[in-house]
Amino acid sequence: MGMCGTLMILGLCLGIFNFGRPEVRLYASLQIVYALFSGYLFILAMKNRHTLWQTHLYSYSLAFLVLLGIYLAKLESFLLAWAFTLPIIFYLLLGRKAGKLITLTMMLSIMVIIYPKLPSFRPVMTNFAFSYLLIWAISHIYESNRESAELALHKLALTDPLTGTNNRLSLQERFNQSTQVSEHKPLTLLLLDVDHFKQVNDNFGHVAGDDVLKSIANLLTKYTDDLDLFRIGGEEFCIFLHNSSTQESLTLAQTLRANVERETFVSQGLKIQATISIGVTLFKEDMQLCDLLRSADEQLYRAKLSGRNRVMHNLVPAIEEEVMAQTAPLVT
Ligand SMILES: Nc1nc2c(ncn2[C@@H]2O[C@H](COP(=O)(O)OP(=O)(O)OP(=O)(O)O)[C@@H](O)[C@H]2O)c(=O)[nH]1
Repeated sequence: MGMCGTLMILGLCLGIFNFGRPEVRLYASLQIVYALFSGYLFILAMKNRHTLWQTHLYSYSLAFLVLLGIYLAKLESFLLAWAFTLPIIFYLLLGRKAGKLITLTMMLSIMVIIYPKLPSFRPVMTNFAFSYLLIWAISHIYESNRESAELALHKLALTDPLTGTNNRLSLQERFNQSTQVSEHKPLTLLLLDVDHFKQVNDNFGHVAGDDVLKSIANLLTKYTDDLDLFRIGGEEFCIFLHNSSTQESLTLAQTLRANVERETFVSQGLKIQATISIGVTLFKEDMQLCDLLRSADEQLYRAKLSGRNRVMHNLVPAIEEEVMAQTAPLVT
């Protein structure tokens, strides 16, 4: 946005200044048109409504304008100086991949254009090429660092710091993706809650409680795609299952439940047993994430009410008895 604003003002000043010179009036008109285009994009960017193709068109227009200027102007006018701003502008506007391509194309094009105008080829061309390459390299390094920092920040914002799983914030994003992509495939939600977790904290301490949560998250990770496991509350996790049949979903829920029950968690030399209750539900058309969570929470509540350490669901009624039967403690 700032870039469009700056180029709008610059383009307008240059255009108005050049318009007074009859020999470059046509070029000045193009500068003014470009300034207006910058203003238009500036407004769109302010409303966050600009699109990728508009940004590309904007960059190519600038490239064309600079190339035309260098072609038309005498070398002494030093219009060539504008070329050194291009790598920075292209990287900022288009990012690393597209920025790299257009920067290279511009460098070669400019060299071809200025070649016939040079009285002595080597010093000017060498100095141009090296200074352009230096600015290009700096732009590239800057943009790479910026992209990595942005990626790290994005990951940080969507990751639960204790368990390393996805956090609640990322749940909405994943839900949107899942419901858009797999429109006609079943999407199942497992909502898991550690039973009597307050007692774990009270009996073994908060650090031990944290260790149990981390171990449970590790255990769950073995059975699910990293993208589909979320810690959405203190001792509450949820898992998305894509395209799983009712039987597959319930079998997985039982496996998770049984494995947590079977596991002995160790923290600071203390051995801790824990169990989880699970509510399972299926996404239905027009459901929002909060509806899906509410539906799973109803099942989780039933699981808690009926004694904890069990799986409850509202999928196919006939399967419920079978799942209930499996909730008896496993023989280890
Ligand atoms: N160690 C630790 N404890 C947490 C964390 N987040 C929440 N808790 C604790 O988790 C406990 C949740 O307790 P409750 O909501 O009463 O539920 P519960 O004891 O698990 O009982 P049920 O869910 O009814 O089986 C509270 O004591 C919270 O302090 C955390 O990040 N680490």
